[in-house]
Amino acid sequence: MAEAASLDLDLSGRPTSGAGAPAGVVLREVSKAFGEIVALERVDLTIADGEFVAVVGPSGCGKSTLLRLISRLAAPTTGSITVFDDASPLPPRGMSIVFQNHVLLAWRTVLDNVLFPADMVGERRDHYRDKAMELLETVGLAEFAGRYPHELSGGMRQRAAIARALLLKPNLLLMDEPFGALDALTREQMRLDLEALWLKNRMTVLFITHSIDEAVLLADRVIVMTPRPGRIERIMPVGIRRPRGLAARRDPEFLEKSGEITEIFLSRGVLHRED
Ligand SMILES: Nc1ncnc2c1ncn2[C@@H]1O[C@H](COP(=O)(O)OP(=O)(O)OP(=O)(O)O)[C@@H](O)[C@H]1O
Repeated sequence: MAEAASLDLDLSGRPTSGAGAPAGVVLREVSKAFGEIVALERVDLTIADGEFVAVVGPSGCGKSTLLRLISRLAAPTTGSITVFDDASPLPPRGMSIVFQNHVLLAWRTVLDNVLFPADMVGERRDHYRDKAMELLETVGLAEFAGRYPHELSGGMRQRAAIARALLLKPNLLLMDEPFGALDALTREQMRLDLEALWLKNRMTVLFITHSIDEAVLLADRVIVMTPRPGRIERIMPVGIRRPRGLAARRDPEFLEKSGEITEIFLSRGVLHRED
Protein backbone atom coordinates (compact mmCIF):
# COMPACT_ATOMS: atom_id res chain seq x y z
CA MET A 1 0.00 0.00 0.00
CA ALA A 2 1.51 3.32 -0.99
CA GLU A 3 2.04 5.69 1.87
CA ALA A 4 1.35 9.12 0.47
CA ALA A 5 3.43 11.87 2.01
CA SER A 6 1.23 14.18 4.04
CA LEU A 7 0.41 17.60 2.74
CA ASP A 8 0.12 20.20 5.47
CA LEU A 9 -0.11 23.97 5.41
CA ASP A 10 1.89 26.36 7.54
CA LEU A 11 0.42 29.53 9.06
CA SER A 12 0.83 31.45 5.81
CA GLY A 13 -1.03 28.75 3.92
CA ARG A 14 2.20 27.55 2.35
CA PRO A 15 2.42 23.77 1.95
CA THR A 16 4.84 22.08 4.32
CA SER A 17 6.38 18.64 4.37
CA GLY A 18 4.30 17.67 7.38
CA ALA A 19 7.24 18.13 9.74
CA GLY A 20 6.70 21.89 9.67
CA ALA A 21 9.46 22.70 7.17
CA PRO A 22 8.48 24.70 4.04
CA ALA A 23 7.80 22.48 1.05
CA GLY A 24 10.31 22.44 -1.79
CA VAL A 25 8.41 20.20 -4.20
CA VAL A 26 4.76 19.18 -4.02
CA LEU A 27 3.12 16.65 -6.34
CA ARG A 28 -0.58 16.05 -6.06
CA GLU A 29 -2.30 13.18 -7.81
CA VAL A 30 0.27 13.27 -10.59
CA SER A 31 -0.10 10.80 -13.45
CA LYS A 32 1.81 10.55 -16.70
CA ALA A 33 0.83 8.37 -19.64
CA PHE A 34 2.62 7.82 -22.93
CA GLY A 35 -0.24 6.52 -25.06
CA GLU A 36 -1.18 3.17 -23.52
CA ILE A 37 1.78 3.16 -21.14
CA VAL A 38 1.05 4.61 -17.73
CA ALA A 39 4.52 5.68 -16.58
CA LEU A 40 3.28 7.18 -13.31
CA GLU A 41 -0.04 6.75 -11.57
CA ARG A 42 -1.47 9.12 -8.97
CA VAL A 43 1.72 10.13 -7.26
CA ASP A 44 1.41 12.24 -4.11
CA LEU A 45 4.68 13.48 -2.73
CA THR A 46 5.91 16.44 -0.72
CA ILE A 47 9.64 17.08 -0.43
CA ALA A 48 10.68 19.57 2.23
CA ASP A 49 12.94 22.50 1.44
CA GLY A 50 16.48 21.28 2.09
CA GLU A 51 15.54 17.62 2.27
CA PHE A 52 17.54 14.85 0.62
CA VAL A 53 15.17 12.36 -1.00
CA ALA A 54 16.26 9.27 -2.92
CA VAL A 55 14.04 7.39 -5.35
CA VAL A 56 14.78 3.70 -5.79
CA GLY A 57 13.04 1.25 -8.07
CA PRO A 58 13.54 -1.13 -10.96
CA SER A 59 13.96 -0.14 -14.57
CA GLY A 60 10.78 1.29 -16.05
CA CYS A 61 9.04 2.21 -12.76
CA GLY A 62 8.92 5.87 -13.72
CA LYS A 63 11.88 7.35 -11.81
CA SER A 64 13.20 9.43 -14.71
CA THR A 65 9.67 10.45 -15.65
CA LEU A 66 9.19 11.75 -12.10
CA LEU A 67 12.37 13.80 -12.40
CA ARG A 68 11.43 15.11 -15.83
CA LEU A 69 8.03 16.23 -14.56
CA ILE A 70 9.52 18.06 -11.58
CA SER A 71 12.08 19.74 -13.86
CA ARG A 72 9.26 20.65 -16.31
CA LEU A 73 11.06 18.90 -19.15
CA ALA A 74 7.70 17.12 -19.47
CA ALA A 75 4.17 17.95 -18.35
CA PRO A 76 1.95 15.63 -16.28
CA THR A 77 -1.11 14.11 -17.93
CA THR A 78 -3.11 14.90 -14.80
CA GLY A 79 -2.35 16.38 -11.39
CA SER A 80 -0.32 19.36 -10.24
CA ILE A 81 3.29 20.06 -9.36
CA THR A 82 4.67 23.05 -7.49
CA VAL A 83 8.35 23.77 -6.93
CA PHE A 84 9.02 26.32 -4.21
CA ASP A 85 5.43 27.50 -4.58
CA ASP A 86 5.82 27.94 -8.33
CA ALA A 87 3.26 26.07 -10.44
CA SER A 88 4.26 27.55 -13.81
CA PRO A 89 5.20 25.15 -16.65
CA LEU A 90 8.63 26.77 -17.06
CA PRO A 91 11.79 25.14 -15.64
CA PRO A 92 11.99 26.14 -11.96
CA ARG A 93 14.46 28.90 -11.13
CA GLY A 94 17.34 27.69 -9.04
CA MET A 95 17.13 24.14 -10.39
CA SER A 96 20.13 22.12 -11.48
CA ILE A 97 20.25 18.62 -13.02
CA VAL A 98 23.00 16.01 -13.03
CA PHE A 99 22.57 13.06 -15.40
CA GLN A 100 24.33 9.71 -15.52
CA ASN A 101 26.43 10.91 -18.42
CA HIS A 102 28.32 14.00 -17.42
CA VAL A 103 27.89 15.90 -20.74
CA LEU A 104 30.95 18.09 -20.22
CA LEU A 105 31.95 20.21 -23.18
CA ALA A 106 35.02 18.57 -24.75
CA TRP A 107 36.55 21.84 -25.97
CA ARG A 108 36.41 23.58 -22.59
CA THR A 109 38.77 23.07 -19.67
CA VAL A 110 37.39 21.66 -16.43
CA LEU A 111 37.24 25.17 -14.92
CA ASP A 112 35.47 26.56 -17.98
CA ASN A 113 32.99 23.69 -17.87
CA VAL A 114 32.22 24.49 -14.23
CA LEU A 115 31.78 28.15 -15.21
CA PHE A 116 29.43 27.27 -18.07
CA PRO A 117 26.18 27.97 -16.12
CA ALA A 118 27.38 31.55 -15.55
CA ASP A 119 27.68 31.97 -19.33
CA MET A 120 24.23 30.50 -19.77
CA VAL A 121 22.58 33.09 -17.55
CA GLY A 122 24.68 35.93 -18.96
CA GLU A 123 26.72 36.48 -15.79
CA ARG A 124 30.36 37.53 -15.88
CA ARG A 125 32.62 34.53 -15.50
CA ASP A 126 35.22 36.28 -13.37
CA HIS A 127 32.57 36.84 -10.68
CA TYR A 128 32.27 33.09 -10.35
CA ARG A 129 35.88 32.02 -10.74
CA ASP A 130 36.57 31.80 -6.97
CA LYS A 131 33.37 29.89 -6.38
CA ALA A 132 34.21 27.50 -9.24
CA MET A 133 37.69 26.89 -7.80
CA GLU A 134 36.23 26.35 -4.33
CA LEU A 135 33.85 23.74 -5.75
CA LEU A 136 36.64 22.03 -7.67
CA GLU A 137 38.62 21.96 -4.43
CA THR A 138 35.68 20.34 -2.62
CA VAL A 139 35.35 17.62 -5.24
CA GLY A 140 39.11 17.04 -5.32
CA LEU A 141 39.73 18.47 -8.78
CA ALA A 142 41.50 21.76 -8.11
CA GLU A 143 44.69 20.47 -9.70
CA PHE A 144 42.79 19.54 -12.83
CA ALA A 145 41.12 22.91 -13.41
CA GLY A 146 43.15 23.52 -16.58
CA ARG A 147 42.73 20.04 -18.03
CA TYR A 148 40.22 18.93 -20.66
CA PRO A 149 37.50 16.31 -20.09
CA HIS A 150 39.32 13.64 -22.16
CA GLU A 151 42.22 13.87 -19.69
CA LEU A 152 40.00 12.84 -16.75
CA SER A 153 38.65 9.49 -15.55
CA GLY A 154 34.89 8.85 -15.59
CA GLY A 155 34.63 9.57 -11.87
CA MET A 156 36.54 12.83 -12.22
CA ARG A 157 34.29 13.97 -15.05
CA GLN A 158 31.24 13.25 -12.96
CA ARG A 159 32.76 15.22 -10.08
CA ALA A 160 33.26 18.14 -12.47
CA ALA A 161 29.63 17.82 -13.57
CA ILE A 162 28.49 17.97 -9.94
CA ALA A 163 30.68 21.02 -9.29
CA ARG A 164 29.15 22.65 -12.39
CA ALA A 165 25.64 21.85 -11.15
CA LEU A 166 26.37 23.66 -7.88
CA LEU A 167 27.95 26.82 -9.33
CA LEU A 168 24.83 28.97 -9.20
CA LYS A 169 23.86 27.65 -5.75
CA PRO A 170 20.76 25.73 -6.81
CA ASN A 171 18.03 25.33 -4.26
CA LEU A 172 16.85 22.19 -6.10
CA LEU A 173 19.31 19.57 -7.33
CA LEU A 174 17.87 16.77 -9.45
CA MET A 175 20.20 13.80 -9.94
CA ASP A 176 19.30 11.00 -12.37
CA GLU A 177 21.50 7.99 -11.57
CA PRO A 178 24.53 10.26 -11.30
CA PHE A 179 26.84 7.45 -10.17
CA GLY A 180 25.37 4.75 -12.42
CA ALA A 181 28.34 4.57 -14.77
CA LEU A 182 31.03 4.51 -12.05
CA ASP A 183 32.95 1.61 -10.52
CA ALA A 184 32.00 0.55 -6.98
CA LEU A 185 34.89 2.24 -5.17
CA THR A 186 34.53 5.55 -6.99
CA ARG A 187 30.81 5.36 -6.37
CA GLU A 188 31.32 4.95 -2.63
CA GLN A 189 33.65 7.95 -2.56
CA MET A 190 31.19 10.02 -4.59
CA ARG A 191 28.50 9.15 -2.10
CA LEU A 192 30.64 10.48 0.74
CA ASP A 193 31.49 13.62 -1.22
CA LEU A 194 27.88 14.27 -2.17
CA GLU A 195 26.79 14.04 1.45
CA ALA A 196 29.53 16.50 2.42
CA LEU A 197 28.42 18.92 -0.33
CA TRP A 198 24.80 18.63 0.73
CA LEU A 199 25.62 19.20 4.40
CA LYS A 200 27.44 22.37 3.35
CA ASN A 201 24.81 23.70 0.94
CA ARG A 202 21.55 22.15 2.20
CA MET A 203 19.76 22.30 -1.12
CA THR A 204 16.72 20.13 -1.80
CA VAL A 205 17.92 16.95 -3.55
CA LEU A 206 16.00 14.37 -5.55
CA PHE A 207 18.43 11.51 -6.18
CA ILE A 208 17.46 8.66 -8.48
CA THR A 209 19.20 5.33 -8.17
CA HIS A 210 18.87 1.59 -8.78
CA SER A 211 20.90 0.93 -5.64
CA ILE A 212 19.02 0.23 -2.42
CA ASP A 213 22.20 0.75 -0.38
CA GLU A 214 22.97 4.10 -1.99
CA ALA A 215 19.42 5.33 -1.40
CA VAL A 216 19.41 4.38 2.30
CA LEU A 217 22.93 5.67 2.90
CA LEU A 218 22.25 9.07 1.35
CA ALA A 219 18.65 10.04 1.94
CA ASP A 220 16.50 11.53 4.67
CA ARG A 221 13.65 9.62 3.04
CA VAL A 222 13.66 6.87 0.46
CA ILE A 223 10.82 6.74 -2.06
CA VAL A 224 10.36 3.11 -3.08
CA MET A 225 8.75 2.77 -6.50
CA THR A 226 7.32 -0.25 -8.29
CA PRO A 227 6.38 -0.56 -11.98
CA ARG A 228 3.33 -1.24 -14.14
CA PRO A 229 2.04 1.30 -13.46
CA GLY A 230 4.80 3.33 -11.82
CA ARG A 231 3.72 4.22 -8.31
CA ILE A 232 5.09 5.01 -4.90
CA GLU A 233 5.02 1.80 -2.92
CA ARG A 234 6.48 3.15 0.31
CA ILE A 235 8.12 6.26 1.70
CA MET A 236 10.75 5.32 4.23
CA PRO A 237 12.41 7.80 6.58
CA VAL A 238 16.08 7.16 7.38
CA GLY A 239 17.36 8.71 10.59
CA ILE A 240 20.99 7.55 10.57
CA ARG A 241 23.13 10.33 12.06
CA ARG A 242 25.09 12.54 9.69
CA PRO A 243 27.71 12.69 8.46
CA ARG A 244 27.05 9.04 7.72
CA GLY A 245 30.41 8.22 6.20
CA LEU A 246 31.62 4.68 5.72
CA ALA A 247 30.44 3.58 9.18
CA ALA A 248 26.77 3.94 8.14
CA ARG A 249 27.02 0.58 6.38
CA ARG A 250 27.31 -1.04 9.81
CA ASP A 251 24.46 0.96 11.34
CA PRO A 252 21.53 -1.26 12.41
CA GLU A 253 19.10 1.16 10.76
CA PHE A 254 20.91 0.80 7.44
CA LEU A 255 20.58 -2.98 7.62
CA GLU A 256 16.94 -2.76 8.71
CA LYS A 257 15.83 -0.26 6.03
CA SER A 258 17.72 -1.84 3.16
CA GLY A 259 16.31 -5.23 4.23
CA GLU A 260 12.77 -3.80 4.24
CA ILE A 261 13.17 -2.37 0.76
CA THR A 262 14.56 -5.69 -0.49
CA GLU A 263 11.47 -7.41 0.96
CA ILE A 264 9.19 -4.97 -0.90
CA PHE A 265 10.92 -5.79 -4.18
CA LEU A 266 10.76 -9.53 -3.43
CA SER A 267 7.06 -9.35 -2.66
CA ARG A 268 6.39 -7.42 -5.88
CA GLY A 269 8.39 -9.84 -8.03
CA VAL A 270 11.03 -7.24 -8.83
CA LEU A 271 13.61 -9.47 -7.08
CA HIS A 272 13.51 -13.26 -6.82
CA ARG A 273 14.80 -15.40 -3.98
CA GLU A 274 17.80 -17.43 -4.94
CA ASP A 275 16.45 -20.69 -3.44
N1 LIG B 1 9.03 9.59 -24.07
C1 LIG B 1 8.47 8.40 -23.83
N2 LIG B 1 7.64 7.82 -24.73
C2 LIG B 1 7.04 6.64 -24.48
N3 LIG B 1 7.21 5.94 -23.34
C3 LIG B 1 8.02 6.46 -22.43
C4 LIG B 1 8.68 7.71 -22.61
N4 LIG B 1 9.42 7.97 -21.49
C5 LIG B 1 9.22 6.92 -20.66
N5 LIG B 1 8.38 6.03 -21.20
C6 LIG B 1 7.90 4.78 -20.58
O1 LIG B 1 7.49 5.09 -19.27
C7 LIG B 1 7.89 4.08 -18.35
C8 LIG B 1 8.76 4.70 -17.27
O2 LIG B 1 10.00 5.14 -17.86
P1 LIG B 1 11.15 5.85 -17.01
O3 LIG B 1 12.26 6.16 -17.95
O4 LIG B 1 10.57 6.95 -16.23
O5 LIG B 1 11.57 4.67 -16.02
P2 LIG B 1 12.83 4.56 -15.07
O6 LIG B 1 12.34 4.02 -13.78
O7 LIG B 1 13.58 5.85 -15.03
O8 LIG B 1 13.70 3.47 -15.83
P3 LIG B 1 15.30 3.28 -15.86
O9 LIG B 1 15.67 2.93 -14.46
O10 LIG B 1 15.50 2.14 -16.79
O11 LIG B 1 15.91 4.57 -16.33
C9 LIG B 1 8.61 3.02 -19.17
O12 LIG B 1 7.68 2.00 -19.48
C10 LIG B 1 9.02 3.76 -20.44
O13 LIG B 1 9.07 2.89 -21.53
